[in-house]
Amino acid sequence: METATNFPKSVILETHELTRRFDSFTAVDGLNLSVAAGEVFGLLGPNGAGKSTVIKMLTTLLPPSAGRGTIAGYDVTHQSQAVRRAIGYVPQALSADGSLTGYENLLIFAKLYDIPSQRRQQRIRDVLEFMGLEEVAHRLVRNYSGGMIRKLEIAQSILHRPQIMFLDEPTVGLDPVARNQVWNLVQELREDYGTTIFLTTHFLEEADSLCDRVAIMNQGKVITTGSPTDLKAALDTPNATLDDVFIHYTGAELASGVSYRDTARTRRNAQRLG
Ligand SMILES: Nc1ncnc2c1ncn2[C@@H]1O[C@H](COP(=O)(O)OP(=O)(O)OP(=O)(O)O)[C@@H](O)[C@H]1O
Repeated sequence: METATNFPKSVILETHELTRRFDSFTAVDGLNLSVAAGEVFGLLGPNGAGKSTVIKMLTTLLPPSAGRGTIAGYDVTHQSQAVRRAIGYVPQALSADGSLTGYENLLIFAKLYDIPSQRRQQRIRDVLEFMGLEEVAHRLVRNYSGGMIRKLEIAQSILHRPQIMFLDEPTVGLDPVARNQVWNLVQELREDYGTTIFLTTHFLEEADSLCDRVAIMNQGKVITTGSPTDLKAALDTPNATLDDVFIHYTGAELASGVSYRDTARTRRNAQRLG
C-alpha cells in the first residue's frame, strides 16, 4: 500500500517546478501550483499554452521531464497507481465507445476501476441517475447528442468516486443548453461530494462564474493566479471581464487579430464532433 507524504489536508494538488519538454521545445516550464480540496480551479490559456500537457502529467499519462506533482499526497511519477485511484479524468478527445450502449461503456469503466462485481450495478445506476442518463442508458452511444456523450464521459470518470476530477475542455462543441447542463453537473459534483475540480476551458465567462480560482498560462508558464474577482479588480479597468484579464496577460486577441473565443470554438467543434 502506498503512503501519502506528509501534506496539509486542505491541499489536494501541488506542483513544484513541473516541466515537460518535447525534444528542445519546453511545453510546460517550471509550473508551481497549489489547489485546495473542494476548489473548482480553472487553467486558462491560448491554444498551445501547455494546458493539456499539464493535465496529462497530473493524470500520470505523461512523465514530467523535471519537477514534481502531487495529488492527494501521492507523487504522480513514483506513485502513479495511487494517483489514478484518486482522480477522474475526462480527456478532450472522445473517450466513450460509440458502438456500445451507455450502460456497456459504464460497465467497462467499472471493471477498469476494480469496482467489486456486487457493487457495480448500484454504482452504475447511481451515476446514470446523477447525470440524468437513465432513459438513454441502453441506447448506442453513437446515437447520443454531444451533450449526452459528455455526460456519459463524466459518469464514467466518477464511478470510482474520485477525490479530484480533471476535465480538459469539458464543454467544447456543445450547444449553450448542453454546456449549461455540464457546468451544473460539475458544480453539483463539488457540492454533493466535495469533489475538487481541475478544468481547462476556452469559455471565459463560464470560468468566471464557475471557478473559485484560475491560473492563466502562456507559452508554458503560469503568468497569474487568483480568483476571477481579484484578477478583474487588479486590472484597473471599470467593469473588467475575465476576457479583459486574459487579453491583458496573454495578448491572445491582439496576436491573432480574430476573436480568441471564436477561433477556439470553431476549431474544437470541428475536432470533437466532426
Ligand atoms: N507529444 C508532443 N510532441 C511534441 N510537441 C507536443 C506534444 N504534445 C504537445 N506538444 C506541444 O506542446 C505545446 C502545448 O500543447 P498543449 O496541448 O499542452 O497546449 P494547450 O494549452 O492544451 O492547447 P489547446 O488549447 O490547443 O489544447 C504545443 O506547442 C504542442 O504542439
